[in-house]
Amino acid sequence: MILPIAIVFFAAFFILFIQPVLVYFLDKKHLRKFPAPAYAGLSSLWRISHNLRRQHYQAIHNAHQQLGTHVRIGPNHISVSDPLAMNDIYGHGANMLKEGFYDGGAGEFRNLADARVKAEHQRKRRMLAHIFAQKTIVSLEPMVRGTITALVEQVDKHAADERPINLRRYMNYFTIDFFSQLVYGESLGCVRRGNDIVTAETKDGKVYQVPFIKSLHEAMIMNTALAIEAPLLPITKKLFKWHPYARSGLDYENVIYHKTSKRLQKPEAQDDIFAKFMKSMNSDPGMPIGEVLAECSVLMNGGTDTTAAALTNTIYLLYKHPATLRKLRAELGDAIGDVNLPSYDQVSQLPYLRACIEESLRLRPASSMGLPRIVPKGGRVIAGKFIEEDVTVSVPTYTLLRDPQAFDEPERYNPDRWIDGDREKMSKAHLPFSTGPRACIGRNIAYFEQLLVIATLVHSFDFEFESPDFKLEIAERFNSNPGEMFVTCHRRSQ
Ligand code: HEM
Repeated sequence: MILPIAIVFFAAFFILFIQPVLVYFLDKKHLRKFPAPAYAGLSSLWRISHNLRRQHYQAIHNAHQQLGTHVRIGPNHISVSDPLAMNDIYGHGANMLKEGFYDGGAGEFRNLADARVKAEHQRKRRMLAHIFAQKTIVSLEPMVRGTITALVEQVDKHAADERPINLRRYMNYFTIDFFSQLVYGESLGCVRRGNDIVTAETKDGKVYQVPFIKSLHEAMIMNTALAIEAPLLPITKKLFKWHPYARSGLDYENVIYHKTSKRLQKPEAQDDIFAKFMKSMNSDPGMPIGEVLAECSVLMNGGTDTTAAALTNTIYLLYKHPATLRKLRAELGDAIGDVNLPSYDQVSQLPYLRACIEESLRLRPASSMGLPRIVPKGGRVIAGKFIEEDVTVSVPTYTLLRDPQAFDEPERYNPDRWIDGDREKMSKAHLPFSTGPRACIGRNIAYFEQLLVIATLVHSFDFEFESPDFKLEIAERFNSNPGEMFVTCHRRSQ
């Protein structure tokens, strides 16, 4: 008994302490020439510890501010904070594949976001691309308006009862309801109930209730923290199976399983994304049910968490800046008059509304983390510096969106920069949805939701924070999630 324990201890000691030192000093990939904060060049624990504190983006940002554009943030990872690197790493011709990091949340079947093999990704992207094309999205207007109506009713109720409303939660309830309708043809009803408690179901038929947001967030912490040290995932995933956050991951998957099983019992034609999956399941070769579950899972995750953050951030910044709010209200007043629920046609071309949304995506990006890719054979020059093959590289989104060469006074909230600034210069760095073949597929839908929800709330309601010095937290898991945001609300007299 003592011998196996000793072997496990020695193996762990070697992996954690001896091997990183050997790799560091042998420096086969010539990475020691890149500056690194603290012990980041020796061990992934530097990034993991910042990730567990939910402030990974800030640590990377500070490192770039102190050390320059090319920074070693892990034993095999160079972060490059330069707009040129976006094309070098993520552009169509770059041919850099997603790194092992994306195995963190992957199950037996890959989804669109965690597929790492190019051909597999292209097949999936082709299947889903037309669903998220602008033309299709405009047809979703009745669905989104129904959910906005429910949201407005809730804000009115809170106003009538003089009860503060946690807008961060309601923005998330909104995106969950909208996306469950979009994917499964049926809302999860979170906005109307005022909570995110939904039904989950295990594969052996046990049905139970779970909080959607907590399950997803805890799963994201676990997956991201372990994925940072990707080569160890086959071991760490097993080691941490007992952890409550791993259980939360199962809860989230069981929510998807329940919705999927219910939807499969209604094979009659419905106008939802699932109908497209059913068609693929019935074709030859049929799409396996495991893959359907994986795609539903990523859509309910990517489609809800990021947009909820973007909506919350935009409202926060607007109500923190009364002059900007007044200017936006003037634009909305001219465009929609005394209409309570504007149409997409009325708001889609409003320049100041769009400017406020862009500025919020820039200053408080929902996705802040550098998205890791592998340098292909032969190595590559990235933003002017040669990096060897098989090194992981990324562009830190949070830092890129504050690039002082692209944005004047980058820390300042200034939507006007999108009206009278140098848009061409800014667009090279303003990439909150990434770029190239793996850029966000849901970008159009995210703008569509934001234009309608922000216009409606700003036009109809006054919100007041708990205190004038209220600051909205950012907690980065994989996405950067805003903290709770309680406000008192009143109908505006227009
Ligand atoms: C403000 C809202 C959003 C932001 C800031 C955002 C950001 C991003 C970013 C940065 C990526 C690249 C991820 C990577 O390379 O690992 C991405 C990919 C993706 N996003 Fe979004 N996203 C948003 C909304 C949405 C929505 C509404 C959906 C729903 C369909 C969605 C689904 C996806 C999917 C499936 C991918 C993977 C695409 C691929 O690899 O081909 N996102 N998103």
